[in-house]
Amino acid sequence: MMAPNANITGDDLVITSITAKDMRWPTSLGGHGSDAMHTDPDYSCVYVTINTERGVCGNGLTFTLGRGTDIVAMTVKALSYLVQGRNAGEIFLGFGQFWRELTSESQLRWIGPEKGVTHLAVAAIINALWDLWAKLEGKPVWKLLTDMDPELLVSTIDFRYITDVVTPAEAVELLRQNAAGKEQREKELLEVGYPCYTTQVGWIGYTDEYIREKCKEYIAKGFTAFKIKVGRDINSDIKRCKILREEIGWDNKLMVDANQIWDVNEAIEWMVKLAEFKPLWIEEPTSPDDVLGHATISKALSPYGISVATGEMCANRVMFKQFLQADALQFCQIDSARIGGVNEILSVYFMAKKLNVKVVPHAGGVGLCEMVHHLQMWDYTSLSGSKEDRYVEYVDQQHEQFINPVVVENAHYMALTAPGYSTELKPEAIEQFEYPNGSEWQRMFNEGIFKRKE
Ligand SMILES: C[C@H](O)[C@@H](O)CC(=O)C(=O)O
Ligand SMILES: [Mg+2]
Repeated sequence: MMAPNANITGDDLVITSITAKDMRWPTSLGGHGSDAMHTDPDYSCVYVTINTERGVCGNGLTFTLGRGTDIVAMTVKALSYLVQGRNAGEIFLGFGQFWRELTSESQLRWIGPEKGVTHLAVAAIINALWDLWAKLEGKPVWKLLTDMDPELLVSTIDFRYITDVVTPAEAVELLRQNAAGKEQREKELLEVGYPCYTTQVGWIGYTDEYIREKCKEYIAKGFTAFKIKVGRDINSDIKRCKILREEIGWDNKLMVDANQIWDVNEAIEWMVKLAEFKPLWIEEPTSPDDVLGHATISKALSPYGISVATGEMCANRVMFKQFLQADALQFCQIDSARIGGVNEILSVYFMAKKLNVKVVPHAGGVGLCEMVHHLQMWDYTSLSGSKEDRYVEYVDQQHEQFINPVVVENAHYMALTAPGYSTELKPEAIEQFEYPNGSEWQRMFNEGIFKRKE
């Protein structure tokens, strides 16, 4: 897992400290982000800053829904002894090995391993390290990955448990095979960007009138693919899907998302009733751990032309491996703030490429759009080389909190040029929304706008 002969910026740069902040926004007040399972999310994140002796710092995050953000922040702190005092360049040169150290901490792994709170904490730390690396190289992460020597890129991945599907040598070979046309694809990304779909039209807490309004707004912005939440009540779902089709027509794409609410048979029966609306996919129809259940649903819905998408709560690369092997998903939804951050997500891209499954990242929340479009752009320049039937999700939430937020034009993420992973929050965002003492939170508590449930 060491990259031989690599030249790494930051090889003499010591990491002096690491901090984790509990950041929350009161999105539940407007029903934004709501679905059948998560009815009142307050979009939140654990915001990690990795400070170095020369002032340059890396920022990364993992996405949460409000309560529990403090628990993930505590876990980052518990892991921080593995990062503090380390040499940044040495981490990057042996990144796969470092990732294994972080996920194999001999006592903390007992409360994971490689899943749940501990893995969310790992994702936030790892994402901050990639932001640091990209800033040191003076490149956005998509370009850092695109320019990286295949051996060095593959050396960032821990292949333990997945070599039965893809080996490091095969991953290097996949990158070499797809190198032709890379410059042209990069130019195209800078000119026209990468396509996205929106979920901003269909949160479960939105009224019918608001859904119509949002559809009109996003059609006017050039969107051609739309996702709506389902699973609370079949009659309401039929009504909402009807509204969507009336507003977006039949040439545009419709996707539906149940956020794990159903049993396997219930998912099939429910989706047969929604088949007349021709959804491209049903997302998270059942438990995110039920590989064979998803395979059963995929098989049953295939005659209706409905595919299965999942991954935003997939625990780790091993679970992704099994979903891919079992033909349990047709659209693979990596999430930039889950599994173990960039390094482990890259391994999922390689497995999906090998097994011929399309990656359509989950985004939205806080900072997920900011991060994941970098990864999908790298996939386009360097691995899949294709945009066919591929989109990145887009949700219009909290972009204004970031110093270098995503830019979406004509339903495409534009390729950013600012160095880093687009994860640095504005100082005023921290002053206002750090929980619970930020000025906006104090105002909302004092005015009785927001009631704490802790
Ligand atoms: C709670 C989140 O908003 C979730 O509903 C997001 C999601 O499932 C999606 O965007 O897809
Ligand atoms: Mg979803």
